[in-house]
Amino acid sequence: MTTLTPRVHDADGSRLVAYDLGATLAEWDLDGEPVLWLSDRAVLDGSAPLRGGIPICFPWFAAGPEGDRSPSHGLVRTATWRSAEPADEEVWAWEVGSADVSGAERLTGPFELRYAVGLRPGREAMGRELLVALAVTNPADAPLTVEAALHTYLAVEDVRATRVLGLDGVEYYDKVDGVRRVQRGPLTFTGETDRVYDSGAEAGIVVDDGSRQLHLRPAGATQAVVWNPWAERCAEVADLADDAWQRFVCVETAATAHRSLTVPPGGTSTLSCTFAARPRSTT
Ligand SMILES: O=P(O)(O)OC[C@H]1O[C@@H](O)[C@H](O)[C@@H](O)[C@@H]1O
Repeated sequence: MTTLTPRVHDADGSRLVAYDLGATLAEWDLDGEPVLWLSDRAVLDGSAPLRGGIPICFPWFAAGPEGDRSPSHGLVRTATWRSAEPADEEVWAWEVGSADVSGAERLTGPFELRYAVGLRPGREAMGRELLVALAVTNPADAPLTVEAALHTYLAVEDVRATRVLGLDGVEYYDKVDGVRRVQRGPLTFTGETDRVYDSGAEAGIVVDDGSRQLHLRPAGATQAVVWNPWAERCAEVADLADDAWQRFVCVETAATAHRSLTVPPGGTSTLSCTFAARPRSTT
């Protein structure tokens, strides 16, 4: 059995840990406190995607637009990405292409991905801001339509006391009961939550757990997905401890289903998100 080798970056109060498997940023701690959440049962031998951090879903989300694709969340989450030269404020960058992933071209057509993780000075933020960006290039002469998501696990003190702001008035598809609804006011958590909001949320999303506010600024997305499995589903997932659902919420920068990403021939589309932790008093 192999053990994945972590990449570690420690500077200015930020500690980042990443793996080449899926180009997954697994941890971001700020002054010793986790901002991204990583399961203490995460599988670190390459046999499964990492449960936590920011796994990348591509070229489909969940079981895909028709519900018939596997593995869940696409082919690159378990591919080993190549390390690439970081630019500017980037700490790490990786690349992977359809030619590296068996079966990908037949399903979607050719693609080239570049993913980068960076840190930059935060404005009103505590410590640095984190920036992640997935660039999807279409090398072919026909449009490329794909699903993509930055499946972000955020650490919260208790999901039952957590509010997600910034989605008020946005229509969403509730995957738990298959009904479309409109969000009214802040999103709170009282049971299994699995929602695909039809907004790229460019104005920003705030995740407030009562003791800290995380500010997310997505760009290039068409949707935001919010997921928490709650107790019963959590107990069914091997790489989640039974009570793990209390300590994270996934808020994902996404483009799926009828709001998939279409990249023009020869073009590049980028899905990105900036994360900042702020003291509660500043907002
Ligand atoms: O277990 P996985 O493949 O990582 O997926 C976890 C969850 O990911 C979310 O993004 C989906 O909306 C959920 O439906 C899914 O259960």
